[in-house]
Amino acid sequence: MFPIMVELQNKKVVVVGGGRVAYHKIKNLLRFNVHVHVVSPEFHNGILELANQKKVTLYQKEVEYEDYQDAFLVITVTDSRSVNEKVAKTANHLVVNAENPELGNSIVPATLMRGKLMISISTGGASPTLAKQLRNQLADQFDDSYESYLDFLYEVRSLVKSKSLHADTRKRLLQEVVQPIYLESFEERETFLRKLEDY
Ligand SMILES: C[C@@]1(CC(=O)O)C2=NC(=C\c3[nH]c(c(CCC(=O)O)c3CC(=O)O)Cc3[nH]c(c(CC(=O)O)c3CCC(=O)O)/C=C3\N/C(=C\2)[C@@H](CCC(=O)O)[C@]3(C)CC(=O)O)/[C@H]1CCC(=O)O
Ligand SMILES: NC(=O)c1ccc[n+]([C@@H]2O[C@H](COP(=O)([O-])OP(=O)(O)OC[C@H]3O[C@@H](n4cnc5c(N)ncnc54)[C@H](O)[C@@H]3O)[C@@H](O)[C@H]2O)c1
Repeated sequence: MFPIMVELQNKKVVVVGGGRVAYHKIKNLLRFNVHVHVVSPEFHNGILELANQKKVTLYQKEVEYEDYQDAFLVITVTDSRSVNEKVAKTANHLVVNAENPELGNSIVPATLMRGKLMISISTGGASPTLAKQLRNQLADQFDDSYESYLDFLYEVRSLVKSKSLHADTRKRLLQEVVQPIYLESFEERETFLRKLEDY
């Protein structure tokens, strides 16, 4: 599978099934400000609560092709293997089959977010538990300080791109800012930004 980060805002995302696992997948999608359409005869209480908060739209029914034919992403997570398989086989774009990854074309990795830094881990469905364990191990190494550090890196990159610098200078500056000192020290970041303004 080819790894890629996909923007889902303003895309139609449909979750088929409204149980415990659907609730977990929906909460993950909501972290990325995605509005989710959920199709299911019954809903987990957490999903009903999200609907009250207008974060998801519910369709209380058994799924039909029309519910997901124009969806950019479908996650099929019912407790019926045949329903999941039918949805996975007929979906037109991205589809996650939460029961059998081989029948979908996408999987949801375990993800660590530190602002603009995102580390996603997949085991290709071999062990979601290992993916989760590795993510939790990395959480200590990549602590909260990465959030402001990534904002700094973004600012540096934007400034460097806005100036007409020689390719070598540009490369040298972009390499310098990934030295550990800039992760550790706000003062060094400020000094670097001031220096950059003189270029
Ligand atoms: C990473 C994570 C992301 C997320 O969901 O956010 C994720 N599953 C997570 C947890 C988890 N899932 C399961 C358990 C119980 C232990 C176990 O069974 O191992 C635990 C552990 C727990 O909950 O602690 C059960 C399970 N999962 C799948 C099947 C079907 C099958 O085996 O094929 C079954 C058996 C169902 C059954 O038999 O009842 C399938 C998939 N699960 C995936 C993702 C995709 C592959 C990811 C990869 O390996 O690359 C894939 C293929 C499809 C998809 O859903 O995208 C999230 C943890 C991260 C987090 O917490 O952040
Ligand atoms: N990928 C993962 O991370 C993961 C983890 C655990 C389990 N699973 C799999 O996820 C599936 C669901 O597990 P669960 O614990 O949420 O089950 P659940 O029983 O809590 O929920 C199943 C939901 O499917 C709905 N449903 C049934 N028939 C439907 C239909 N025709 N159309 C639309 N919705 C329908 C039900 O109303 C219910 O809301 C299981 O197949 C399980 O093997 C996946």
